[in-house]
Amino acid sequence: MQQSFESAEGVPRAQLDSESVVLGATAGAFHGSEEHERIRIFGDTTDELGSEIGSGTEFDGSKASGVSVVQLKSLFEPNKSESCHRRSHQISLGKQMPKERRRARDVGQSGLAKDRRSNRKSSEICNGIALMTDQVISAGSESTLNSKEEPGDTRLRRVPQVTITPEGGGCPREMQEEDWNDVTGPLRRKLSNSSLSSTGSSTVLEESEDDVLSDNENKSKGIITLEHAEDTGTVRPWWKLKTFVNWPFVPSQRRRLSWVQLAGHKGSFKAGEEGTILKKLSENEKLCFERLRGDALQPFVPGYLGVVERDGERFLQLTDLLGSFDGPSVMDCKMGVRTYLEEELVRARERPKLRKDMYDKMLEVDSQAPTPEEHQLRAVTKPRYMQWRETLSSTHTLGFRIEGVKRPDGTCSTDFKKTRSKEEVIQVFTDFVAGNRNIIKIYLKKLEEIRKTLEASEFFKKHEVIGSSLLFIHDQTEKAEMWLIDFGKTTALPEGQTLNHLVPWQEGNREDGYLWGLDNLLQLLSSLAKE
Ligand SMILES: Nc1ncnc2c1ncn2[C@@H]1O[C@H](COP(=O)(O)OP(=O)(O)OP(=O)(O)O)[C@@H](O)[C@H]1O
Ligand SMILES: O=P(O)(O)O[C@@H]1[C@H](O)[C@H](O)[C@@H](OP(=O)(O)O)[C@H](OP(=O)(O)O)[C@H]1O
Repeated sequence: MQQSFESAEGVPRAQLDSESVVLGATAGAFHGSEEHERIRIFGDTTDELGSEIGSGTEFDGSKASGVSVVQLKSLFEPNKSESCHRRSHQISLGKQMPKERRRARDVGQSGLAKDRRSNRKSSEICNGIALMTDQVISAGSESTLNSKEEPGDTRLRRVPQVTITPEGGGCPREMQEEDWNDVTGPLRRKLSNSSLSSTGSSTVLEESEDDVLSDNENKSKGIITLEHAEDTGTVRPWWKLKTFVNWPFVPSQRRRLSWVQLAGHKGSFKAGEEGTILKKLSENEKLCFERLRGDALQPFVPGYLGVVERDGERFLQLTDLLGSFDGPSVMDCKMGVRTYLEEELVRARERPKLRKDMYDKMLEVDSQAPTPEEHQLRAVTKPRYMQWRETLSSTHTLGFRIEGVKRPDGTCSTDFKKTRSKEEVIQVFTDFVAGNRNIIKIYLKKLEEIRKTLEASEFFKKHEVIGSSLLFIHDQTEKAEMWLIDFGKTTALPEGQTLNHLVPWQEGNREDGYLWGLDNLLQLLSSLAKE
């Protein structure tokens, strides 16, 4: 059946048939998914399609097919506009401002978080979010997100059984001698691909409002090569997997061309001046590095040399921790019992966003993991995904998880999503050091030093440390180092508040379980050292 609407602002009418997903637009133009590639969910208009539906985000309508479209359609059908008006939470799909800008905004807003925070626990939120479509449909309900949850309703809580999968992935290759053959003029060559894990290549169709990187960025895991900051000036998209280097050919510098990024987002790094790397600027991380100056922890974090601008973008210049190693083995362990900020939960509660890419990543690991509702929507929210990841891995049980490992032969593994038990983690460590107990002992000593330093650190006391990693690096000469990296989500507490990093997290206390995880790691390493 064809219907047409005219917006409150009187902008052009659009024909809609019964299959159209009518979401409206701030500008007032209504789009059907059949005819329009972009579907916009609008926010502050008050026309017949429902006020306060979303926040001006949009998503690719041509790709939002199947049940999720039908579901959404039912939410926004004109005759259901009542429910739209009365619903208490917003739904949107799509990209808003780039991640860093949002993070900067978040930092600015963090003081407000407390005011906006409700008493609900995060588990309730994430479970509830899975039901948001139902909840939105339930007209007139100012329901809490988990209003439909029955006690013991496993459909919402289901976390897949943990099984060990063989290590997958692996870096495609490390820089080889032959890589130099086609160098012309100033060294310029196509370098190796990064090793994307299966999840790493997820398509970002629907991105969260709060944590989406720009464009098609996704995870970069494995050996990558960095575009040198003094490149010819040709601007290449950040998200391009293959990067180029322009570096004078000096054999001793070779290792710098092949650099390993075991976690994080693709395109975050560039080669810097000798011995440094450039990491895409995050105001929050910059603040952390500034605050870390002179702190007890400073010797354990990468040197921070300020902000530099390249090709119109700003970067943090950091020491390359791999720089002094030859063919290093590297491991990234993400610390803490939680990998999302309380602030993110608050936002997810206020404005749940659907992430198709995260649903896809979930499916890759376990097709049974999404709830029936999530299967219907073909999307999950970010907190739901993050919590699922935490429970599946050792984040919840041990307070840290292994994100990736690079071995001396150049191969990498980032397939540790289901590495959960102590035994499994021990096995990964044993493989990582190739059974070398001397290296374990050095790591153990370093970790003990770090433990002491953390206790003395003012910075540590005053920050919620989320998503930060310990980077383990050693080589065959038995040189081993350990560093704290990634402060992109490390957030200052309100004046006067401190954390002890050991007590269990409850929403509102902002505890991160960092020290608890570190103690588990210590225990694990000391048992390995004794073996
Ligand atoms: N200073 C450094 N020296 C050497 N390697 C580094 C350094 N900083 C980061 N890395 C490498 O890059 C990877 C990703 O780093 P980091 O966690 O800072 O990136 P990110 O994009 O902020 O990650 P996320 O998206 O998880 O927040 C690390 O696992 C490590 O392999
Ligand atoms: O490791 P996975 O399974 O690929 O999942 C990612 C991981 O949890 C990152 O820590 C997170 O970035 P942040 O920590 O920066 O939030 C990212 O969110 P994103 O896709 O919204 O960037 C997730 O996709």
